[in-house]
Amino acid sequence: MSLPEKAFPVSWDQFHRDSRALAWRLAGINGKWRAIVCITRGGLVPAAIISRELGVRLIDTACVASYHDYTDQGELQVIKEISPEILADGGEGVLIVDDLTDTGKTAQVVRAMLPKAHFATIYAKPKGRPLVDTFVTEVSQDTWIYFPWDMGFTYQKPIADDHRG
Ligand SMILES: O=P(O)(O)OC[C@H]1O[C@H](OP(=O)(O)OP(=O)(O)O)[C@H](O)[C@@H]1O
Ligand code: HPA
Ligand SMILES: [Mg+2]
Repeated sequence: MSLPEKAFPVSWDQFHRDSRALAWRLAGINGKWRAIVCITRGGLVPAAIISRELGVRLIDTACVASYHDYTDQGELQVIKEISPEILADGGEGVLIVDDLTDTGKTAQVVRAMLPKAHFATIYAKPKGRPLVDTFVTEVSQDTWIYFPWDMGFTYQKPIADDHRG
């Protein structure tokens, strides 16, 4: 896969606000989530914010990896399974949290583990959207979302530099 055309950079501040916006929506759906399952590693950050907002203290991880080389998605590997206590009744009352859904492959695999759980992400692209129950912002499929934990400060060329004859 080549680099997507459009860039959507997200600051820590924006990510915190968007995670809180997701927490508001989730609080309206269920006042008492039984547990949160976060999909590592990207789900760790929103799960920390959402668990704080919703007062959920039972938190587990589903450890999967798919993008091995920046934007190239390889075979999806499950590195660590969800604990039996959470899997017990198909995940009734359980909230699954990830930072985004892109092709929906990760969501499909984790949903199959917890068919009754509620799947929430901060961002969603059109292909993954049908697999997510609640999200905050949709971006187009040809957009790459740049998360603050992957970024550093770099020099930016003035816009006019690319528009001179
Ligand atoms: O909808 P999909 O096409 O499956 O892509 C979405 C997944 O890809 C990224 O995780 P990644 O596997 O890169 O691992 P990371 O969270 O450890 O960065 C992201 O955090 C989602 O979990
Ligand atoms: O747009 C994205 N940004 C960061 N990580 C990702 N993993 C899949 N899609 C993306
Ligand atoms: Mg991930």
